Amino acid sequence: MAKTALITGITGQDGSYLAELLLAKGYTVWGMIRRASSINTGRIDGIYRSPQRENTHRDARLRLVYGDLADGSVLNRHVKSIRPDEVYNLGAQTHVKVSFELPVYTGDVTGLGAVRLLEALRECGHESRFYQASSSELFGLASESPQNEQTPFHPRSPYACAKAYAFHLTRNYRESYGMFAVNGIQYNHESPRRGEAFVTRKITRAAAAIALGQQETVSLGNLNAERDWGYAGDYVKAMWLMMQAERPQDYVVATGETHSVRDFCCRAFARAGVPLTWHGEGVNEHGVDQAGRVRVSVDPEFFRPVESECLRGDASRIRRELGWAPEHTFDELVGMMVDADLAALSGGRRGAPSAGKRCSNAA
Ligand SMILES: C[C@H]1O[C@H](OP(=O)(O)OP(=O)(O)OC[C@H]2O[C@@H](n3cnc4c(=O)[nH]c(N)nc43)[C@H](O)[C@@H]2O)[C@@H](O)[C@@H](O)C1=O
Repeated sequence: MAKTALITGITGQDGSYLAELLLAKGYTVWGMIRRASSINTGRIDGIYRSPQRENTHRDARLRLVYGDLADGSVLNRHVKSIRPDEVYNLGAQTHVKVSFELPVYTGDVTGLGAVRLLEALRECGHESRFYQASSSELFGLASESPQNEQTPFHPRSPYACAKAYAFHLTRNYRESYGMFAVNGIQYNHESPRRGEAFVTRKITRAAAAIALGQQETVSLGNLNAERDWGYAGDYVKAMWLMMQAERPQDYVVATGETHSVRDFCCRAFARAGVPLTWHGEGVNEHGVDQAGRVRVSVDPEFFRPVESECLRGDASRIRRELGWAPEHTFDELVGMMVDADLAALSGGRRGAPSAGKRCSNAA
């Protein structure tokens, strides 16, 4: 029998890749979307025809319903009527820096939202499996590197604190009520569908726009921060595998490789055909192109009150037990993001320059 899945956050990067994966596997997919004054289904338009856009292709097995993780009554209603076999809770206020400005809202949606959904499932009584999108941000000021499933949490932001609450409640529902409820502790995962407020997409978009003469420079925050960046399309496969496992378990999902924001810039700009040289230090640091024009500058506005400086995951448990491994390298990830932005900004008229130019450092 074909399975039914419910995805919160289906209009986000991960939601769109996961919906495609589940549809390809024969699932019926229900996606919960929030009501907004403008249409926000851009990432799933290829598989869903919104009522306002009659001419696009529609997969009849993908259905959208309005809902909000802040509203428990609507979650109860959807769970009762859909009776999903699998629930993927990807919805959240996901921006770490924004969470310092919206700590209560972030706690409500990102933390309590998960519990509202778990409660809806418990009350419904239907045996659904539950996936919680946990985050490497839980480790924050990590006591060891790389981090694994045993590494203690030290969350460094309201976002991470809310995710910690959701993590523990997911585990608690598993232990208290015997639910199949699992946490995927996912490290940063990116793609051409990543929102432009996240650093990777901000950089690739800017590199493409600068290469095409549409933008002069880009301002960034902490260039020294290091992240374990993978490809989102690989990470939704890990979500699905976790939900098919014999017993419910929490897993770290990561590449095991870190790069600094500065390194990401170097590779992205080189890929776009604008190799950078670095000058200065701290907020005076800047990257210049071959003609000496400043292309990357540092602006204190983009720093966070505290930072998770270096996060690197050890995904050996999921590799060993579920056979998951990332299928795309860091260079492939940067390449696909820059190429997609070059194509989008040039209306698809421009081929991507070859990768591999080295970045020089003149501090
Ligand atoms: C796993 C985790 O992954 C994501 O959280 P994030 O790591 O905060 O992602 P980001 O792309 O906003 O920042 C990455 C790093 O880059 C630094 N950085 C420098 N300059 C800028 C800058 O200009 N903008 C931004 N956004 N970051 C900057 C920034 O300080 C940080 O150190 C979310 O999906 C989250 O939901 C999640 O769970």
